[in-house]
Amino acid sequence: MASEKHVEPVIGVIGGSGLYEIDGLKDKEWRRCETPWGAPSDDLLFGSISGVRCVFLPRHGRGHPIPPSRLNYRANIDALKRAGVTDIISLSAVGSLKEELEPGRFVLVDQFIDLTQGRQRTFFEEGCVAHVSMAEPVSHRLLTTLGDTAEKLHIPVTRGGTYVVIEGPQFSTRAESDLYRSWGCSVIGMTNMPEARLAREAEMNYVTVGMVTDYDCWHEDHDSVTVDTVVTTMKKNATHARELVKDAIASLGHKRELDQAERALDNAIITPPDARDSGLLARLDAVAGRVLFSHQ
Ligand SMILES: CSC[C@H]1O[C@H](OP(=O)(O)O)[C@H](O)[C@@H]1O
Ligand SMILES: Nc1ncnc2[nH]cnc12
Repeated sequence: MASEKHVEPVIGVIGGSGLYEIDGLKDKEWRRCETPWGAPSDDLLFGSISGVRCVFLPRHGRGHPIPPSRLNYRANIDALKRAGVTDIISLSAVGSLKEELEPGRFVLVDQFIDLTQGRQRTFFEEGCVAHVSMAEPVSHRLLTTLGDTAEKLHIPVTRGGTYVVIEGPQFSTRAESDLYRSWGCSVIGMTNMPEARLAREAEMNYVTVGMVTDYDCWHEDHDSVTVDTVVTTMKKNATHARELVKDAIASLGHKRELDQAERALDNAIITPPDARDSGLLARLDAVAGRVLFSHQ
């Protein structure tokens, strides 16, 4: 939990396609979590690794019943916040938009281009308006730890890269794929927005491990992407992902000072207290309780 100055980290892991559980959790227990925004994708898996508390959520639910456009991103992030999570590691299957990012490589994403449409992308609706900064959407502290851990484990890793988030569920056309390449994007996926936005609004650190499964459809030497390709490579990536997460969590447990993202709401809420909607404020209890209901 965050106190005035220090944080006892709790690591949240969001498992993407092919990752419906993680390894090495002690005292593990699946627990249902209700939120004011509806139900998260699944129960949360609580436990600890090397004494560090952690919470796992399968993004699409166990069995993968929920498509990217229908995920309740707000409920997922709120549930993790309510569970005490301070730092989120987002594990995601991604397509590669660069020759040198081959399937099997892990890309530690540091920027996003959000092309999603019609998803609920904020907790701060009518009645309490907030504008947080998204200039640096990921935690460089988490990125560095994951990069160092991946190198130690001999997992091919690239630090930094832009993830273009498409609405899906269909994969891209070749013209779209070429366009994203011309923008300099590194990888493509369907889920990390609005997830990263909402994590920022909820004052949680966030980082994405983009696990390359395919070359999308631009690469003339590779067949166009199919679910089969993605799932086959994802299964191979999953072993690496489990090792990475287990070791990274062990390194992330020390008590530390608050990061900038954990103060994202300090100067973000523009609606003055007397104009705020009490119903919305009640729903913001977990996400914005630090600034709305206390003086930390
Ligand atoms: C099964 S391929 C497409 C699917 O995989 C990725 O999901 P996630 O980020 O949860 O691993 C991609 O964004 C699509 O949703
Ligand atoms: N090529 C691709 N496009 C979108 N999402 C993906 N997830 C994995 N590969 C993908």
